[in-house]
Amino acid sequence: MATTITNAEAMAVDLRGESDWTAFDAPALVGSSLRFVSGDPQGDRFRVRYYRDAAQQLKARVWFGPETEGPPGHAHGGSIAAVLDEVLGLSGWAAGHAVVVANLNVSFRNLLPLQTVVTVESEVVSINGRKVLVKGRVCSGSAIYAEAECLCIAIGQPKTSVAG
Ligand SMILES: CCCCC/C=C\C/C=C\C/C=C\C/C=C\CCCC(=O)SCCNC(=O)CCNC(=O)[C@H](O)C(C)(C)COP(=O)(O)OP(=O)(O)OC[C@H]1O[C@@H](n2cnc3c(N)ncnc32)[C@H](O)[C@@H]1OP(=O)(O)O
Repeated sequence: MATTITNAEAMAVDLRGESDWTAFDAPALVGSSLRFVSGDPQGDRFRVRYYRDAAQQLKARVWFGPETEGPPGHAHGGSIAAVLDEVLGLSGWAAGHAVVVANLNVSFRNLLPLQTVVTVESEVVSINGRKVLVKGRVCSGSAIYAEAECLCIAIGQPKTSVAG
């Protein structure tokens, strides 16, 4: 009897990072609550792997699966915003600040084709009291799909471990 294989299962998804990136264990730092975006590594929505780059900034490789569809064949803007919300908020945590995202400003630059692996870059650009400003973008090679500015607000003491 033939076995049914879904498109996403059949799809080889390469989430490997660059040679000078190191794997980043998000649940070890913030717990296992981040299921909405990164909780289903074999699913048909997002597949996410986190890294730190050589400058210790948080990076993610993200596959936008068929279940993220918005415009035909392309990712829903809300799915891109959800990824940026998680990655940029987590970037604040990875920098040692226990934050929530207060404001997220996203510019969608180009339609993102489904079943594409992209890089989400993040950079903590300023810290002013409880305000942690993080910038980021969703890109692949020279293609930029979205850019974002994220105001995070510290809600408590940073966790002692900023696990790598
Ligand atoms: C007790 C509940 C704890 C809940 C969380 C607990 C644990 C978290 C654990 C793990 C988290 C794990 C991972 C996190 C990483 C990624 C997760 C994804 C990111 C998210 O998915 S996270 C969910 C979405 N996120 C929210 O659900 C936020 C809802 N919201 C609030 O919880 C409040 O709104 C808060 C705390 C943001 C501020 O409230 P607040 O009362 O503490 O502080 P206040 O309002 O005084 O603001 C202080 C200064 O920030 C300025 N400011 C505030 N908001 C601004 C805005 N929007 N634009 C411009 N400036 C703003 C003010 O203008 C003032 O500035 P100034 O000091 O200069 O006057």
